[in-house]
Amino acid sequence: MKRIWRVFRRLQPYLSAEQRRFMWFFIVASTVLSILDVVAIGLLSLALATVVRNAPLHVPLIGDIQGDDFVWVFFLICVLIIGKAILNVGLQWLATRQFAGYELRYGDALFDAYIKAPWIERISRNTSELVRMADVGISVITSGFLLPVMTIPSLLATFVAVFAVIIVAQPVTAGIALVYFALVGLILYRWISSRAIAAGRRNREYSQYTARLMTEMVHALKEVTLRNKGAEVAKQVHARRMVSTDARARAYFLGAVPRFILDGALIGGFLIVGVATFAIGGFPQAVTAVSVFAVAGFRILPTIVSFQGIVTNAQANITQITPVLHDIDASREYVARAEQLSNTPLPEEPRLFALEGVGFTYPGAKRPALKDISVDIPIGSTLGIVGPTGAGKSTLIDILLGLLEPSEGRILIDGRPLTSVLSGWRSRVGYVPQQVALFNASIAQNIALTWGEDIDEDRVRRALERAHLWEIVEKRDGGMHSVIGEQGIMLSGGQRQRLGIARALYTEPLVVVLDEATSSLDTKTEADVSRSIRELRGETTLISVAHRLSTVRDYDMLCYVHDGEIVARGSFDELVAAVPEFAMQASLAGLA
Ligand SMILES: Nc1ncnc2c1ncn2[C@@H]1O[C@H](COP(=O)(O)OP(=O)(O)OP(=O)(O)O)[C@@H](O)[C@H]1O
Repeated sequence: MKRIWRVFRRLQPYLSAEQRRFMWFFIVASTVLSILDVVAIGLLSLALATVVRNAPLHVPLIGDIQGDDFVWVFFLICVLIIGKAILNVGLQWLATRQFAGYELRYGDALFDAYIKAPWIERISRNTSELVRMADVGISVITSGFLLPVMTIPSLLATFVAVFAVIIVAQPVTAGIALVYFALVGLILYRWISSRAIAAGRRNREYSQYTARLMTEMVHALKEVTLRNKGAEVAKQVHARRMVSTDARARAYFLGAVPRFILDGALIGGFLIVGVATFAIGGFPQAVTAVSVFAVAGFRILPTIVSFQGIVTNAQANITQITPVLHDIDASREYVARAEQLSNTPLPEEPRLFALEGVGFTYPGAKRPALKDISVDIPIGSTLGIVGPTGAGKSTLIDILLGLLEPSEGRILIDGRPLTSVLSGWRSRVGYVPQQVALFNASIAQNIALTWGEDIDEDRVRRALERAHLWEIVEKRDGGMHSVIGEQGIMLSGGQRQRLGIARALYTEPLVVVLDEATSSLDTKTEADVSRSIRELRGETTLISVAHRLSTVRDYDMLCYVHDGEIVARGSFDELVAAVPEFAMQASLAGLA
């Protein structure tokens, strides 16, 4: 309970003032309704016992009620019970509405945290976990913790009120019932709750592993199918699912058991109370005590079951809440940082993009991926980045795109630090990756990178023409509005790549960064695309990472990166002369 209270308090600053007010209103209102309920049940038990004994009804604090007035007592009891039920429905409706708003707000914040997080943070997170976190993570806080925990006071009030009623009506019965139910509750907690909490945690942990594994497997499905590794994949998934399904079954079983144990315990309670009160006061006393105990027991049992269920679930959910809160905190920081960045616009017509002594080390890496990189890139020029695998080319590209922040050195645009104009810079950079990520929408939507209707058709057409794709698109049913399937499955590899180039050109960028973008194209298409890219020279800056050296043959400058450093720079021929490895590659490509 202490942990639940600590987390409950920790969550308070994450609620708006209105939600906090509502929460306390809910706690007080549900507690009052529970007390009303117990008063009604108490009256009912007294009335029933009195009817059985054919005596006047003695109501503590009010006095004796005779024969005909019984009807009014029963009427009052009915009004109380029905009224309480109606008010409870209203209260639950209000609570779920309030917390749906909460879920929406923080679900958006969590997704925002992912979108606006620094790149280094994003690449260190698992995609399936992130999706789960933004989608269901927040509901763990509301429906998995806050909402149920908010009902604990009303359950306790029911408990206390029931005993208060019995103490007034039947002190001996109250004493026996208190000791008896306390013992049953303790046994339940020691034997069942702790095991159920552990099973709940295990289930969550392993279903998360399973989701992650399945996503990774689906991404590598082609290779998995070709190598006939389907059975092995299924085995891995099965092993993890076995743990989670076993834990789920255990948690379900342990959650269902208390009700039956308590049902049995109630009958045991009848016997104990009946025998004890018969010994003290004879048959009439035993009848009254058993009927009071029965009514109280039927009210207390669901309370104990609910209490136990809430405590078990809330405890099991606590482990998931901490990372969600961490992400909510991070989202605030990222959003604040993103807002700061957007203030300063880019210079009107920037002329020089310069890296000065830039170094970068990935978190946790022993060696820097980039060291002391200094290079001047005049806007409108072409720069090729070449070098062996693992040299640091993609890292350098991410630095140039403004996605990674250098660990050392600085990046300047016409003397202004890149960080001060970052959002302006990002909006003017087109990027074409080796594998273009396409989504299941129309060609135009993929190019405009929109999931809605915000498309400038003229620009889409121009971009398609420049990427040498317009003729093909024009012939398709629906033209630029034809849908291309999941990951662009209805297009060839080369067409997908050219669609990526068209996407980069759509924003009429200042700089186009191509990360081995033409490597999957056939020679003729590559020549066409390279020609269209070359046509951009002068109007836009081209920065290309290229294994296919023909792409950068006539670029203004090439940088040869090796082990995180620029070891040589100059024209293609100068690099051939300076770097034997490069000369060999050029010769193999028939370019030296
Ligand atoms: N997310 C990461 N975390 C830690 N280290 C990384 C990460 N990404 C890359 N590295 C390391 O940084 C170095 C440079 O990698 P990078 O991907 O920039 O090389 P590259 O020249 O683009 O290689 P390739 O031509 O094979 O794509 C490598 O040693 C790599 O292992």
